[in-house]
Amino acid sequence: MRLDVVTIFPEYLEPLNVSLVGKARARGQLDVRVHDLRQWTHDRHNTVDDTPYGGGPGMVMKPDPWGEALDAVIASGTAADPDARPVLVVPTPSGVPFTQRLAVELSERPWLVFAPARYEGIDRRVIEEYGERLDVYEVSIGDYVLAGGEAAVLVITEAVARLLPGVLGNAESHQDDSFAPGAMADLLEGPVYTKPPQWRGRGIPEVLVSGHHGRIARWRRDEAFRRTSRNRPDLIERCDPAALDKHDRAL
Ligand SMILES: O=C(OCc1ccccc1)c1cn[nH]c1
Repeated sequence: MRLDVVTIFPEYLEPLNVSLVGKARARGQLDVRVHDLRQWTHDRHNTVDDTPYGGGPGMVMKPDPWGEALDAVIASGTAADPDARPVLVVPTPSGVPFTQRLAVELSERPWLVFAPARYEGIDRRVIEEYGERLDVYEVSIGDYVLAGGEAAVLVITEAVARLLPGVLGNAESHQDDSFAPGAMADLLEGPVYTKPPQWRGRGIPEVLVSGHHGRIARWRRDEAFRRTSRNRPDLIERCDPAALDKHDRAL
C-alpha cells in the first residue's frame, strides 16, 4: 500500500517511522511519503491560509496550494501506473465516523492520500474538485475538534496498517478484534489476564484456567456483553440477537 500525506507539519508524522507502521515500511509493505504543503506556495511567506468569505473567526486553507500539491502527488503515482487512482482521505469533525469497518474498507485500497487540515478547514472547492475524479472520504475520528488533522492521520494509518496482510505478527491478530465484522461484531472486548496467577493478592477467574474451552468462550462472551452494556449501550441495540444466538449455539 502507498500512503501520501500532505501537511504543513511534516514532523508531526514522524511517528510513522516507528513501531508497527515503521516496521511495515522497513519491510516494504507500506510506502509512506510525507509532503510539506508549503512546497506548493510561491509567495515570500509561503501562505497557506486566508480569512473566511462570509466572515467569522479563524482562517481557511487556500485552495491553490492544495490543488498544486494534490495534482503533484497524484501525478507521481500515475506516472508509474496511468490507471492508479488514490483514495483521498480528509480528516474532519464533520466527516463520517471512522470505524473498524471503514478501516477494513480503506485497507483494501492500494493507495491512500491524506489531506489533514489546520485552522477551520480547507476551502470546499478542493473537495469538490477532487471528488469528481477520486473517491473522497471525509472522516471523523471522534466528536471533538483538534487543531489539525495530522493526529487523525496517525490514528487512521495505524488502524489500517495493522490490517494489511503480514503486518501483524502471529503474536498479534486482528481476527477477533472488537468491532471486527461477524457474530461478535459490535461487542467490546472483555477483560484479559496473563501471568503471574496471583498479583497483589488478586487471582484469575477460575474459568480461564479450567481448560473448558466452551465455558471459557461463553464467559468471554458474557463479559463482553457486560462491558458493552456498561460502556457502550448504543452498541447493544445494534447487536443482531440472531447472530449472538448463533455464536452461543456454536459454543
Ligand atoms: O479536528 C479534526 O480534524 C482537524 C480539523 C479539520 C477541519 C476543521 C477543523 C479541524 C478531527 C476531529 N475528529 N476527526 C477529525
